[in-house]
Amino acid sequence: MSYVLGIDLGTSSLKGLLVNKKGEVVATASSDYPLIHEKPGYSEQQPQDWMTACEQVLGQLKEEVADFTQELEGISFSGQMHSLVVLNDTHEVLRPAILWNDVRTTKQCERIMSEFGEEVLAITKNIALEGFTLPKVLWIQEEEPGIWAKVRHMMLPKDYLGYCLTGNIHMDYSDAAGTLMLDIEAQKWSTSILSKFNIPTDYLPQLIDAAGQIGTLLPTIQEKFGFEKEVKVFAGGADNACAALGAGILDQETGMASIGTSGVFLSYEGPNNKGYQGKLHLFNHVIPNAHYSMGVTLAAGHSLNWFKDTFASNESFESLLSDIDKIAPGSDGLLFTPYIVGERTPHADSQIRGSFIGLDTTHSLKHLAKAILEGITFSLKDSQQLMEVESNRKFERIVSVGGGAKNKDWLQMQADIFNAEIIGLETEQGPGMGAAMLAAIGLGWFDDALACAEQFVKYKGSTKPIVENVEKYQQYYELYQQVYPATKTLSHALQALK
Ligand SMILES: Nc1ncnc2c1ncn2[C@@H]1O[C@H](COP(=O)(O)OP(=O)(O)O)[C@@H](O)[C@H]1O
Ligand SMILES: O=C(CO)[C@@H](O)[C@H](O)COP(=O)(O)O
Repeated sequence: MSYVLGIDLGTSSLKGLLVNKKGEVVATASSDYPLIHEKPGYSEQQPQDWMTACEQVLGQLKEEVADFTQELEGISFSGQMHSLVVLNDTHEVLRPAILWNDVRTTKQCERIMSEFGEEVLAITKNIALEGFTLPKVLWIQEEEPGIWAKVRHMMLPKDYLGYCLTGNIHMDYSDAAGTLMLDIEAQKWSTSILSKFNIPTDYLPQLIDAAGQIGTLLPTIQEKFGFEKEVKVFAGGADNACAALGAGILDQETGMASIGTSGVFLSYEGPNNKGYQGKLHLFNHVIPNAHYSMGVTLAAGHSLNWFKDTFASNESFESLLSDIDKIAPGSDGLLFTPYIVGERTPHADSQIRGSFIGLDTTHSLKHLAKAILEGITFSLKDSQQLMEVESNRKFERIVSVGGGAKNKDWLQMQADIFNAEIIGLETEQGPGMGAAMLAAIGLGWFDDALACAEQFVKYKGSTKPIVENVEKYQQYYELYQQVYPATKTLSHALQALK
């Protein structure tokens, strides 16, 4: 049977999800790559590492699936958002990519908001935040004029991978929306933002639908792996938009909680949404004429990884988190705020840092681990609450995706903290599934996203809130909300002292 391959270019690894025409996952493969932190607050990756990982994933699938090279028909992508890749006139990478979780651009964000803030909000429906692409472009202009002089092409990670595979450079609307350079209603690069900040429009890629075809595999790659059919490559979309598609978030009643390196609370929005005045992000969806809103916890899984690597490096996630259900909600009076690399929603603050509050001698490693999961989930609740209040609705069902959805106790915690039914997916790889769906739609296997979702999105399991836990967590959440204002001045002063 014919296959499509969804490639999720994540922050920690590149994952391939091979799916057949019935929407069944035939195989998965992944390959890790490092993050480079040259200075505090900096976060970079070598774009070439993504292509190496992609080739490793193709190689693994070829070994594992007997008819992979005969039956693969289409490839598409889900990419980490906002991260800036710059190429020269001969398409060589000029410097490491500056990633979405890099917070070096506070000064550039202040400049954008003071010189052109109202216009940027009106055109892009978002405010300038360190993670977005435009401030990174200004940082290169100001701090690396030698590099800027050579820049001729700017793109996002999955577009660079698409270029390596096809030789063509394009960007879809969902990823373009996260650059802060797109007029999200007109679906065009904003000439007023670009001219204000001296960015030639032709440095930016041609815009295309997420399911639009950008080319076919280059002959070198086609031959290297021995693909028998012509493999078509489709633009793909922003990882969160793809996760939403892969989780079937195609109406306004169901929310999505994604716990990967970052955490996201997301909701579908129709075409006429006027935005949340920058309190939440509003971006174009991978579905034509639709949008989605979301709030972001910068260090979700990243907080858990930090904790595991620092205090329990020999343990697996499973052993570290075993038996946390035996500890009462609230981790016996321990709160954690996941601000270890600053925060985005609801506190756009690159200087805030994390904290454990209430630590005492009765607390074990497991208490700390549970408090971390709770703190990450409270932070996502901040976004859920903002969305519910601002748009006057209540999410009764939330689909949980990403690495965090692998743990059943965390799913129960999400049900209790969000006070909603949590639905799982057969594959927790929502973004990869969304990417595979874009390839399937692009190939014409389905008329539209709804028809594809009916066949491809497979839910598994439902976790309902436990009333006593909901009440207990509401009390802890009210205290959690007081930690940011109480620690802000201290955090900022500590950053200044460092
Ligand atoms: N078994 C597990 N239980 C709980 N959390 C997990 C588990 N495995 C991975 N994670 C968390 O999920 C995150 C990875 O999620 P993933 O969606 O793959 O991220 P990304 O796309 O950002 O690379 C890790 O940071 C880790 O904290
Ligand atoms: O910055 C954002 C969204 O605005 C992040 O969600 C990135 O898109 C990276 O996601 P993960 O690698 O954590 O999935």
